Amino acid sequence: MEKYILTLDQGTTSSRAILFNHIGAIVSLAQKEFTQIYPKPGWVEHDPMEIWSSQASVITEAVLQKGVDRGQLAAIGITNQRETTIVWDRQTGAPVYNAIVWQDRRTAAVCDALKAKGKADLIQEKTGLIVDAYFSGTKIKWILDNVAGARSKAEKGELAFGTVDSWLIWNLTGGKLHITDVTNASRTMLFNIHTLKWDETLLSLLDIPAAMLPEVKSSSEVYGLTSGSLLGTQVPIAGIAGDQQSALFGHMCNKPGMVKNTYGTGCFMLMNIGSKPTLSKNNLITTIAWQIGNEVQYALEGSIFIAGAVVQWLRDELKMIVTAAEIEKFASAVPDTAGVYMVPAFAGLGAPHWNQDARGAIFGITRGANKDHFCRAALESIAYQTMDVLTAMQNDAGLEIRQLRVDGGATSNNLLLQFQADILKTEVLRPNITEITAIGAAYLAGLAVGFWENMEAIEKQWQVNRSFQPEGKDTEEKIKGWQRAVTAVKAWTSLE
Ligand SMILES: Nc1ncnc2c1ncn2[C@@H]1O[C@H](COP(=O)(O)OP(=O)(O)O)[C@@H](O)[C@H]1O
Ligand SMILES: O=P(O)(O)OC[C@H](O)CO
Repeated sequence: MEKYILTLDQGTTSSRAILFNHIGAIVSLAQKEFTQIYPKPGWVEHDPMEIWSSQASVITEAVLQKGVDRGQLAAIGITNQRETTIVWDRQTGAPVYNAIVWQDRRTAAVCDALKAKGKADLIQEKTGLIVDAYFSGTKIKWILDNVAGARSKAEKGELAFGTVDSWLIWNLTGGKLHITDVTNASRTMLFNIHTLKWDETLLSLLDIPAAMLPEVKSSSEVYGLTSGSLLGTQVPIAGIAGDQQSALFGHMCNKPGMVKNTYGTGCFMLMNIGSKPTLSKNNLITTIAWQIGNEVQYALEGSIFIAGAVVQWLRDELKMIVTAAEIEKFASAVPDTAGVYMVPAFAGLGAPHWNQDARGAIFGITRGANKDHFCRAALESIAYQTMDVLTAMQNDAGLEIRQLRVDGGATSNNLLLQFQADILKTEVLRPNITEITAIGAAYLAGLAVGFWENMEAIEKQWQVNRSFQPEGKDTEEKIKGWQRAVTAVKAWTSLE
């Protein structure tokens, strides 16, 4: 009987379950969207029970309803939206508050206060991160400060904190395992990326009791077995990685200098920097790429908060398009944006600008500007933001990046990828594997249980689907226009 690895890919907007076979092909896939909750401007929440129920239902669909025998499951790999913060009661398993999502800005003032106290350097030295509401630490603090009784329960060890991986594993194992892996821990602003331990100084700075934290594991090992209640059998859980690190692994960017960019809701560019956690001098973050055995690999990361989400905004809020894919047709109907620039800073600006208070803007509108120009400007904004991050990364690494491996929902858009290659003057490679994030976690799990023998056995599976080469266009003036637009957004934010 052929064996498979099951990946659970719990993303910001949907939960997926995917079965991969030995040659890395998808045997079965199920996906379910779930509710986005926006209680106030700048706040984004998920219902943790819906995260779990949507994940459980796609597991059932991908395995049982597609006629796969449970005995064919060699292992489970988990990959997840990162930073999103869940606190639950250890006794009842009930969350004490909704999940506070990575995009949520409610703790911006706490971050400003940390910076005003001069803590930014200390935090960056220990965690590799730039102080921002993006990361979990201040979100945990918010729950402890705002949910009645939460702090005293947490101090007594009655509450558990976890990122989404921990929450899924807690539920998959019937509350037996409270764990996370180093990649997810490195997104909390509480984890020391040098010692690979929770950092007591940071815990006391944010007033977070250590008793609520999960045990931190490597990204590839057998952590334990599922309880059997969902699948009717016990399956080893053997791989965990935050979704962007999982994508870096899935792209097989396993040598220093290799870079990937994932174009989903946001854009996340990661460069493998090897075994030393070098800090960025250009406003990027240093994060753990993965740990296999005792070997830890690090990455530089630039996170862009709004990428494919700007396409969703044109579809859902402005009603300019009916489907996300349709944007390409309108954007291709014009040769350029006719001077229109869109800066989709809906949730502030992430790397390399890190402006928590920035908000979106559209510039350069003339009487002739139409939907086609708006569509094109939206797509170009994704590429320009990526360019800003890549430039910072090149400056940090002191090298020219010659190849960008890409994945994510928006990479089906050829116009976007061609424009990206043109403004970066860099080759952009789209692989044949469409579910790169999920396959990264499958590889991590499969390596742990011997489903794949070693890296060499999986390296060959990454093949190019299409290569986008720079067409030698002069893009200097266009880029200057983008830079003016970003400068204007920042200026608007700072004006009284
Ligand atoms: N053809 C397309 N052109 C541009 N953007 C697209 C296209 N298809 C999907 N998207 C965008 O890609 C995103 C979904 O990608 P996905 O990788 O599934 O994201 P996530 O994992 O963040 O939920 C959405 O924001 C959507 O607007
Ligand atoms: O769920 P995604 O793919 O949008 O990824 C979210 C990131 O992990 C946030 O850091």
